[in-house]
Amino acid sequence: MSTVTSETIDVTLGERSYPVWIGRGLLDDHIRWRGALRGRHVLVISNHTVAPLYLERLSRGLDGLKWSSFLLDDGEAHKTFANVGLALDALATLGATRDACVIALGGGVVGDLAGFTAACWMRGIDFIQMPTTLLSMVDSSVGGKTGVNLPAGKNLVGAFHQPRAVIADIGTLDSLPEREYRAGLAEVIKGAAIGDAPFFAWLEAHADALRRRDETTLVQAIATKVRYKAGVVARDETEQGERALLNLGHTFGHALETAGHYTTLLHGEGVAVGMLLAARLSERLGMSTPADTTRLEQLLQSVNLPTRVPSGFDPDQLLALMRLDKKNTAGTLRLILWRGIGHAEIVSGVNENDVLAVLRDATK
Ligand SMILES: NC(=O)c1ccc[n+]([C@@H]2O[C@H](COP(=O)([O-])OP(=O)(O)OC[C@H]3O[C@@H](n4cnc5c(N)ncnc54)[C@H](O)[C@@H]3O)[C@@H](O)[C@H]2O)c1
Ligand SMILES: O=C(O)C(=O)C[C@@H](O)[C@H](O)[C@H](O)COP(=O)(O)O
Ligand SMILES: [Zn+2]
Repeated sequence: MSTVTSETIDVTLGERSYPVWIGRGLLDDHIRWRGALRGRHVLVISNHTVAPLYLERLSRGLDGLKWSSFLLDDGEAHKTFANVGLALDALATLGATRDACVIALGGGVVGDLAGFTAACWMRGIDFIQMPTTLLSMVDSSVGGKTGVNLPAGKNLVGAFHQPRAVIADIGTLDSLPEREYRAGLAEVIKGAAIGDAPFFAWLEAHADALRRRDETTLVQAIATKVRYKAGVVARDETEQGERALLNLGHTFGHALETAGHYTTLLHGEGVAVGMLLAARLSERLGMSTPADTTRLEQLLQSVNLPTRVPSGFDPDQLLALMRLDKKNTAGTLRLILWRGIGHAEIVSGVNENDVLAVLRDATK
């Protein structure tokens, strides 16, 4: 096997195309990412965990610019509309003009909120993603879905707003806690489960190297997932069709995250459990086989991801939350179901009784 430890992937969207750079030390490669800055104002949005680790290194690249930072408290519970308001105030205080840029330094929470802030300020300014979690490198920094949660559910407010560049410095993963690292692997496995059976088999073969964070294997996994997502986004930027497949496991997962008040399951963990619930529902509807579900379960378990709904969840409450999912239309559930490894499918009009039966079984 070759030992490639850096990759560049283009997200091809006409005038709004952008590169995703993956490699070690990119945070310090100021010449590279300064090229994506157009004006003189920069607001760095980060949080109180990540900023002490990486903001100083980043700020060395902002010499000569007028910049400030806005730091969130840590956690999904802070991905709120109120914090977008405060971030917008920080842009106003900075005196940011239309050519200003927001830099998101952190995981998906920071990236989603920073991107939405950039989408709102003066009806849309540039932003750059500097993801520092595995999950944000393989998923949230790419594709331009930005937004925040409401008490009623996840990501209910947002905008499609593409970044100008994604700088994924894998060196930042050295400080990422183990549980967060594993949560990121869930979104890698998701991509393979949806649309890339050979990648799924590769992940099965490399689960041990991924658990050990072997760098060459990790870069290959990140790049393969990003390339896959970039392709889907290029074909269907605003989720009119195919892009909804990237939501495999998310209708269940988001409901679990919300019902658990963001303290029980991390996003990636919700996706892991949610994919298995979607697989079981698919089996129930005669779309997939128990053998495929078992393969998915074993791969998730091999990288130490949860595969069961934790105790204390109420199936009726979960179903109620699922009714507010953005994919639903005409008052009926629209879910991403599964035909087996590498084949997800959008299914409209899913019968609530079938969903409830799967939820009841999983919460017994
Ligand atoms: N926009 C999208 O397409 C998309 C895709 C997937 C997920 N998401 C969203 O992303 C969010 C989840 O992202 P996440 O898993 O990155 O969670 P996160 O942003 O909460 O980060 C996870 C934890 O790791 C910490 N952290 C981040 N980088 C670190 C580092 N290098 N070293 C040490 N600690 C670090 C954070 O402070 C946090 O405690 C959810 O809100 C989810 O809805 C969005
Ligand atoms: O990029 C997408 O499209 C996705 O669905 C990626 C998901 O992993 C991600 O969690 C996304 O934020 C979910 O979006 P939502 O539309 O269900 O809010
Ligand atoms: Zn996700």
